[in-house]
Amino acid sequence: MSPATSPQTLYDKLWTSHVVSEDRDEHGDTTALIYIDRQMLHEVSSPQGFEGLRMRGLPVRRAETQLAVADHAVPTRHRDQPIADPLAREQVALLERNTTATGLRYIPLTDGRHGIVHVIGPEQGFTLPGITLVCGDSHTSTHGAFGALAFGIGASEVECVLATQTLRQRRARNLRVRVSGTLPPGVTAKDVILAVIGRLGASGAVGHTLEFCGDTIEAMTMAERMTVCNMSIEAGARSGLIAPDERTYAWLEGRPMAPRGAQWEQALDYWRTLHSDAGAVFDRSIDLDANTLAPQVTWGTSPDQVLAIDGRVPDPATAPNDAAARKIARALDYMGLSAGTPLQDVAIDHVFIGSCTNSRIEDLRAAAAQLQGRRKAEHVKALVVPGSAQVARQAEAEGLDRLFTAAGFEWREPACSLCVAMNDDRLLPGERCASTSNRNFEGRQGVGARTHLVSPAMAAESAIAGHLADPRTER
Ligand SMILES: CC(C)[C@H](C(=O)O)[C@@H](O)C(=O)O
Ligand code: SF4
Repeated sequence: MSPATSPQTLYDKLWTSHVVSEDRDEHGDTTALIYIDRQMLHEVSSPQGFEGLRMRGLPVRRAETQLAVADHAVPTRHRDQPIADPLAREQVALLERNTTATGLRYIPLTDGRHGIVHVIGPEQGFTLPGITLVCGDSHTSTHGAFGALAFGIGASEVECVLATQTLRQRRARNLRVRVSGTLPPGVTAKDVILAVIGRLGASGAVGHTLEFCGDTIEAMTMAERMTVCNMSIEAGARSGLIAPDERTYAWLEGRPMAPRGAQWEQALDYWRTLHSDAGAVFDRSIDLDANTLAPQVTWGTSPDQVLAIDGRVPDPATAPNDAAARKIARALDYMGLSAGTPLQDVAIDHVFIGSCTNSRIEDLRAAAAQLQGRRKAEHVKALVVPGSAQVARQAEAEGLDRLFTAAGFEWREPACSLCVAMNDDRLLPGERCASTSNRNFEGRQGVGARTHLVSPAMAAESAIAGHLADPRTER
């Protein structure tokens, strides 16, 4: 069979169409120079790339393929004033200087298109099916929800893309994640991906690209698909993919940076070929039943330490081996939890609704719907941080900001915020947070802070209850 006629996976198609030159190493692995269509840049991982260019005296090869925005260090309050923290102020100023000096597009903090890099890329139609898209940021996998081959790269690779529009990459293996059935009420895309990570393990998908498929995925909105692909990296995969479909095209049509007119039609013809062929061979495959899925919550310090909300804190004594027992014991120690405690009895101090995982308008609507006019528990501090200015203005037009503030939540301006302790929003040692973000590592939300990853619905329900709570609970 010629390569053109053998069935291919979506990943194979995206890879093959971007190979500039390819080599096979002594282990039989394929390494290639691949063409990078687009790059996004933020203030934390781009300075080294720009500095490298300067040192070598190299120009940016195709400035029009780059898009920069500051999000990690940016405060979520007082945005009409200069940034108070000198380090953050300089990080943002440096990105401004670097993009001005090289003629790159930069979205300022005061711009109506500002937001978290992985929220605004799709929103602006910068993210498109069939392209390769990189960013010096691990959650670049988010953009795979549109059928783009999107992955995070290292700081030194940022320079390589700026200068050459190419990267050396090892070809990944194909792992299919098929999700079938109807998600029960109160169970969301976040629960699907947390359950998948629980199944695969935090490094279970290393060296693979995940392709999510099945009727549950097909029925998902683009926001839900982004939530799923966003966390592929937490199973060790650098990319997650979902084949584009009519919903994808409808979502993208008319976005500022998406193609128009004849070019749109041409693009559609190509995009419709972007799916795994019948008979395409996957190296591995797992199946998940959506019908029986319960809302998920992490109990430990790795996203794969996850259980259904009606479960109990695991006991190291029941671990399959010593190494696993030590891992559980260490996580429980950091998290301040005792084995056997029902997860729903775990009291929380904070709730965070935001991050590139769950800060789109659909996420805010889901959290608001769960509140149903109720108020957060007195001792809980709750924060809602929209993923972009567009999401914020849309939510305000729908009255969601007032609904949240009436429930005792703080309504902030878009940025990474409490997802990562790189800005003003952070927790104190020992404080516990139900968070819609994607990482529960030690210190992620502040030194000694404890993070439980949850869906927006569970975050809202937990804010009301004052402890981790099941969003399906009858009220
Ligand atoms: C700061 C940045 C490079 C980092 C990443 O790579 O993802 C951050 O966004 C994160 O979520 O941990
Ligand atoms: S919101 Fe969180 S996960 Fe997303 S890019 Fe920012 S820090 Fe990383």
